[in-house]
Amino acid sequence: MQPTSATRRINPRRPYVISANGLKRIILGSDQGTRDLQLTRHTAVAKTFRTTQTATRNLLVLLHSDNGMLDAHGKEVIAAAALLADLQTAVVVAVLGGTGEDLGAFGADVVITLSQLDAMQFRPELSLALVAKLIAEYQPQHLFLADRNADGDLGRRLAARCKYSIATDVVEVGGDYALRLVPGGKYARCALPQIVLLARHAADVNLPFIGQGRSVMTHECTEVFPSVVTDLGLETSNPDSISLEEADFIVSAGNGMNDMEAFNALATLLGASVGASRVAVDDGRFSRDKQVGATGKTVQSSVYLALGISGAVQHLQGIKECRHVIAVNLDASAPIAKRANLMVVEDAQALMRALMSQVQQAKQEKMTTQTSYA
Ligand SMILES: Cc1cc2nc3c(=O)[nH]c(=O)nc-3n(C[C@H](O)[C@H](O)[C@H](O)COP(=O)(O)OP(=O)(O)OC[C@H]3O[C@@H](n4cnc5c(N)ncnc54)[C@H](O)[C@@H]3O)c2cc1C
Repeated sequence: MQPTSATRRINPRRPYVISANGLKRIILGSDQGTRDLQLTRHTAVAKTFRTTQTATRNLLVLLHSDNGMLDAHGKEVIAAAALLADLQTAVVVAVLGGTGEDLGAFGADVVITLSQLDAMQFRPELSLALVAKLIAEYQPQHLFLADRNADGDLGRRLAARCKYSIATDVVEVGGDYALRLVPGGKYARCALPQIVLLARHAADVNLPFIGQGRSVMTHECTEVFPSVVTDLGLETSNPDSISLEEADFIVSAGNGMNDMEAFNALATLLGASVGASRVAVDDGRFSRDKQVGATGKTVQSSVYLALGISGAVQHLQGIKECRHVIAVNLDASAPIAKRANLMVVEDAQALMRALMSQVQQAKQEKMTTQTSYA
């Protein structure tokens, strides 16, 4: 006979339904709903459109993409606009530089690509001219931008050029107000201005609905503008001189990486910043400021190359906002495999040597091609 226990146990696969706001709801005592084990149905229920009505008003979101991608901050700005929009309002998102991502998932109803512009070039007059065309076409009630770098610059220029009202460092928006962070760590409430520059985390991207995500024709501008500024191009900074939180490419070492010479050479060759797991820091191979994770830095790089890192929960907390995680580990079942976009089951030392040789070869070929064109 099976031993019995007085301890009540919860069936983790008990039926549930997905509520309108996208949350999983368990109905106690009911056998109606979905079970995780029903493999064809255990994935989240498809979200419905925020609205299918014809739009009579528009909110315009302006964002620069980076290598064809939008970061978490940009997606939060779209979500903030979508949360404010009513059933007759469309969320129009113009991406300067363009993106291949599905922005409907973040609440965009219309997606416009401004391919002439990207964050790599500083062309303020062209940006203002193209945005002016969009404003004339869509007559938006409000414009939303991320309060950082090129987006923040564009928002401020627009406010000055068009004499629009503007709020910066906005941490919260409602139907008719914006809450701004002001010096002294205080919040100031103001009427929702024409231009809203949002700080990070102003909205949650996990919306209970989706936008229609329709792509419309790319807008081009053939006008030539008098050059009031000279773009001297991008300056490559030494990866060691920037903080890990700002680094776009990080090569990170864990307990399974033991060839420091090859590791440093690889980071230099790739122009990447250096990160490390806590074990690699604790054993003295890296300084404490290189530690990534819950008790170290939270990073947001486009690429995070993890060499010999198991992917403990504390480490994963520090890399949850990275765009592409590439993990190299001898153990295919290491926890980092669940987070990695690409898992390479290989000895970290062997992979570093092979990667360096490939990169050197590619650089050599590029130089040869450039010389032959010169
Ligand atoms: C309160 C608290 C806070 C913490 N904060 C952090 C934190 O901020 N950051 C952090 O990183 N950790 C943190 N930790 C520690 C964390 O729990 C793990 O112990 C740590 O992240 C493990 O580091 P690791 O993956 O480098 O080492 P290990 O767990 O030893 O894993 C090494 C990995 O390398 C692989 N490997 C071995 N040899 C090779 C090889 N030749 N080639 C390729 N792969 C190989 C192994 O398969 C293994 O997966 C914290 C722990 C606690 C309790």
